[in-house]
Amino acid sequence: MIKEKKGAILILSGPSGCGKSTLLKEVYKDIDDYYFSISTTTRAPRVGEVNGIDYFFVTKEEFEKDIQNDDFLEYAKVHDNYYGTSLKPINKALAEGKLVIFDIDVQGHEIVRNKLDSIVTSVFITTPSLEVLETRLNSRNTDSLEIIEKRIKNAKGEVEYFQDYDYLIINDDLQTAAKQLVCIANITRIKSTLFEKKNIVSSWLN
Ligand SMILES: Nc1nc2c(ncn2[C@@H]2O[C@H](COP(=O)(O)OP(=O)(O)O)[C@@H](O)[C@H]2O)c(=O)[nH]1
Ligand SMILES: Nc1ncnc2c1ncn2[C@@H]1O[C@H](COP(=O)(O)OP(=O)(O)O)[C@@H](O)[C@H]1O
Repeated sequence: MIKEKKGAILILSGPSGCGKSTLLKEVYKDIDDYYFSISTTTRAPRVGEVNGIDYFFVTKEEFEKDIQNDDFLEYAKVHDNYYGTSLKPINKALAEGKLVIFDIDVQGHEIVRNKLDSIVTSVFITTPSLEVLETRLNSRNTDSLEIIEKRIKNAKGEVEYFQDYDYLIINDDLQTAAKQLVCIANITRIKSTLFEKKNIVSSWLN
């Protein structure tokens, strides 16, 4: 039998409040054999967030020690806090042939793209307008006005990078956006075995 599962990476980026977490929750049931990369961050947990599920919440000193130890595949400062992806669990999931899903910012995308280009597929997610983004951040009710303002201020700078991504989803109607994300995840999977399949078919010609 041809092996249909090979480790691959799917990166989601987009301004805070565009709906990345909501979309992911919506599509997990439709994605086979995935591993969601849990990031490490120095930002404070929100009400309801659980250490080790939403993020690994650490102090700035702990994060900087991990940087010194070369523990991160990538890390960046986003909205004044550190966020990073630990390398070990990613390597394990890739070796197990999983689809590894990242929710990381545009800086992290650039780093992972440069390091692992051949197995990366990326999708930029945004809202139809900045006004919609602002409404979503306010209605999420998880952050102070000051924190929301910072996220809105940074949104345009993040959207500037949308051309660097393989796909673009405008998360207007949630179900439409979710269907598109499932399609992209499936294509990422199929693409990951293309090299091996080409070798099999090429051997016909030997
Ligand atoms: N570079 C990088 N960015 C991350 C990582 N984890 C989360 N982010 C990004 O950090 C930003 C802020 O995330 P968060 O504090 O959860 O706020 P939210 O986007 O408003 O829900 C988002 O753009 C995430 O995509 C990571 O490990 N590395
Ligand atoms: N398509 C959508 N239509 C309306 N509201 C949405 C949609 N997608 C997400 N939201 C809402 O927008 C807010 C921000 O979504 P969230 O998933 O936390 O964004 P992100 O993870 O990108 O920061 C949440 O309150 C969420 O319920």
